[in-house]
This record gives sequence, structure tokens and C-alpha cells, in this order.
Amino acid sequence: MSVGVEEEEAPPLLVATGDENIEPGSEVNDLPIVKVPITIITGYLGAGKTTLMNYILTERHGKKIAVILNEFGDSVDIEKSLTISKDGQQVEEWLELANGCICCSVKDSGVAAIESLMERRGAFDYILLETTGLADPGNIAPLFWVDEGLGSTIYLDGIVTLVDAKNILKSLDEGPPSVTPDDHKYGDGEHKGPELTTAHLQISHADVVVINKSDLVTEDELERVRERIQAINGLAKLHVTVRSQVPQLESVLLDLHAYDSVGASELEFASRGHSHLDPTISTVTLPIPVLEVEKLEALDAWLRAVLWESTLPLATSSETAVTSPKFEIHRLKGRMQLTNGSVKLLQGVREVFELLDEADSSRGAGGYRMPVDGKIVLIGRGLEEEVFKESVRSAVG
Ligand SMILES: Nc1nc2c(ncn2[C@@H]2O[C@H](COP(=O)(O)OP(=O)(O)OP(=O)(O)O)[C@@H](O)[C@H]2O)c(=O)[nH]1
Repeated sequence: MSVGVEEEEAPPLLVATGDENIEPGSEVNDLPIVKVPITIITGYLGAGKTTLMNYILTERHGKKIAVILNEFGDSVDIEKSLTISKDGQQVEEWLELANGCICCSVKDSGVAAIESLMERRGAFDYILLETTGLADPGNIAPLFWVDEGLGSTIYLDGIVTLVDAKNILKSLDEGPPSVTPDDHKYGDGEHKGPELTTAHLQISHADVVVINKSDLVTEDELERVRERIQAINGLAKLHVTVRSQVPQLESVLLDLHAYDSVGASELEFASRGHSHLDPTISTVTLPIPVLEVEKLEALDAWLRAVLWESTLPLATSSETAVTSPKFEIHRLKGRMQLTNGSVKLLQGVREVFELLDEADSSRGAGGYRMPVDGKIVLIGRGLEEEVFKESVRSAVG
């Protein structure tokens, strides 16, 4: 992505005043800052990303949308440049997203660059970050999934992956000749199993998969594509399109809230077992009993062992043994019911995870909700469902 210099004067930061009388520049520090959602749009070469971006820009209904590209595009409609202010000067800066990695020198400034752009250009209603065809979205997502406490003005809304209905199965089975697992942090060669391709990574991290170019396949072929994608990622919502024309923008591409809410129905859907159609990546569901509050610490420790140390604590009859099966987790979500009536949500991408309170879990106080068992859904490689179930069961009792 290139960073150009803009001459216009910096407008004030947009704040959620709710009060039309507040003048720009007045004391607004105590007011909450409007957080701008960012969606990462990824997809294999030629899947239809540019077509999708242009479609969004024609359908945006007045929304101010910034589209950030990691490579030069040729559409004049698309905002291609970021303005970065450094030490009081406007400078040109590059954010390299080649092969899915924002290069180390600017890694910390991914969020800062966008915030700086908003300071100069006025806040956007929405930001779309389009990655290169070879990007691994799992490397990029954590950069924008910022801790609430850090007070960022943007938040990660979700990851949308476009696939080409005609070619996706071939890409999953063969991978492109130029991409080897060594190109990925997560394809480190330790796995001797079926190849992990870029297409796998883009699907396994997706919150939404748009199956585009459906006009080029038969109904049967489309069904096979659908089944294969659901087997890889049972959590993602699927949309079938021609020329990337999704039925609507809201909740299909925008305002996904994929990193802050976890619905019981989406976990239920993921657990309906489309598994093992793909030899490389699968979705597994772990039942979690209604938990005492004190057990949350044990669950947290289990997640740390699995995600941070890639070890799976296994209980033997007398003591706890730790083994290190070869597995890797790309995305996880969960919902745990506690005996006190509240609900804990789990969100994770790669080694980053968060256990958060469900916003309306106090609802239980007014009207009693039958405690239902919770679930954790994992998407990744080398996940042996029964072994994982046994491990988490012994961890939380
Ligand atoms: N038949 C058909 N062609 C499509 C469809 N969507 C896009 N195309 C065409 O496919 C080609 C690639 O589409 P793009 O939108 O440029 O795809 P992209 O993902 O941006 O591709 P890169 O720029 O290579 O990353 C273009 O010629 C589009 O017109 C579709 O649904 N059906």
C-alpha cells in the first residue's frame, strides 16, 4: 500500500457527542470515541476482490468507506493512499502486506497509520482492508484486534474471504506452484500431512466466505464447494454470488461483529459435523459443562497451554501428563454458561484469545434461563476431536 500526501486541512476527530451544539475542538475528552469497524477482505488471485470493492462503493448509501489496498489498484474510485504524519511532517510510508505480513518495521503502526489518516481526513464510517491474493489473514487480524483498554479508535469487525467457485477445489487440493507451506508461519514443515495452502488459510480464518463466480459451475459443483468450505470452517457464513454481488452490505460484509459476539446458534451450526471432508483443516466442537466461576481459571490455563505452548494437557489416571501432538489452531469461538447464570464468551485467532462477559448475560437475573452446556469450536490443523474433548473435560472437571 502506498502512502501519499494530502494537502487538505485536518478535520476534527469524530466523537460520539450526541449533541449537535458541541463545536469542533471543544472539550470532548470525556465523551466516548466512535470506534470505526475494519473488515479484512481476502481472497485468492482473481476470485473477484476488485469486483467486490467496486460493488461495495456503489452500494454504500452515503457511508464514508476507506478502502486500503496493499498493492496498487487501477480503479479511480478506490481510496489508495494513506497519509501518515510523522514527527509533525507528512511523510510517505509503506505498509508492506506482501505474503500476509505487515513488515516488521511498521508492524506496530498498522493501527496508528489508520488512526493518523482519520485525524487528517475525518473519521470514516467503515474501513475495508484488501489483502493481496497470497495473504494469510491470520497474520493480519491480530494487528487490528486491539485490546479495549488500549483505547484504539478502530476495531476488527471480521474477515471476509472470496473464493472462485470454479477453481477453489483445485487450489485446496494442489495449491499454486509458487506457494509452498514454508511461505507460511503456520506451515512450518512439521506437518507431514496434506498440504496447507493459502486457500486453506484464507478459508479457515474467515467469518464470511463469499463463493463468487457461481455462474461458472453447475449446481452439483457448487454443492461440493459449499460442503468442502463448511468442512474446513463450520463457523463461517456462506454467500453465493455472481460478480461479488452480495444481497446486502450490512451483516453480510459490514457490521459483522465477528470478534465481539458469539451466538449460541452459530456454535450449534458449526457442531453439526461436516468434518473430515478436507484432509488438512477441520472444525471440531468441544462440549463444556456449566461451569463454577472458579473453573474459569482452569479453562484459561487450558487455553494458554493449547494456544501459547501448543501443548494439550492430558489427564492420566494418577497425574496430569502433557503431550505435544502436532496441531495448530487458526480460529476459535466459545460460549460458556456459568452456574451463577452469567455467560462467558471466547474469541480467538491464532495464539491471541479473549474471554469476555456476554453483554446481556445479566438477563438471567430478571428471567431465569435454563443452564445449557457450553461449547468451544476450534478450527485448525491436526485436531483430533476426541483427544481435545478429553483434555478440556479433564481440565474443567
Ligand atoms: N464469470 C464471472 N467472472 C467474474 C465474476 N466476478 C469477477 N469476474 C471476473 O473475474 C476477473 C477477476 O476479477 P477481479 O475482481 O479483478 O478479481 P481479484 O480478486 O481482484 O483479482 P486480483 O486483482 O488478481 O487479485 C475479472 O475479469 C472479473 O470481471 C463472476 O462472478 N463471474
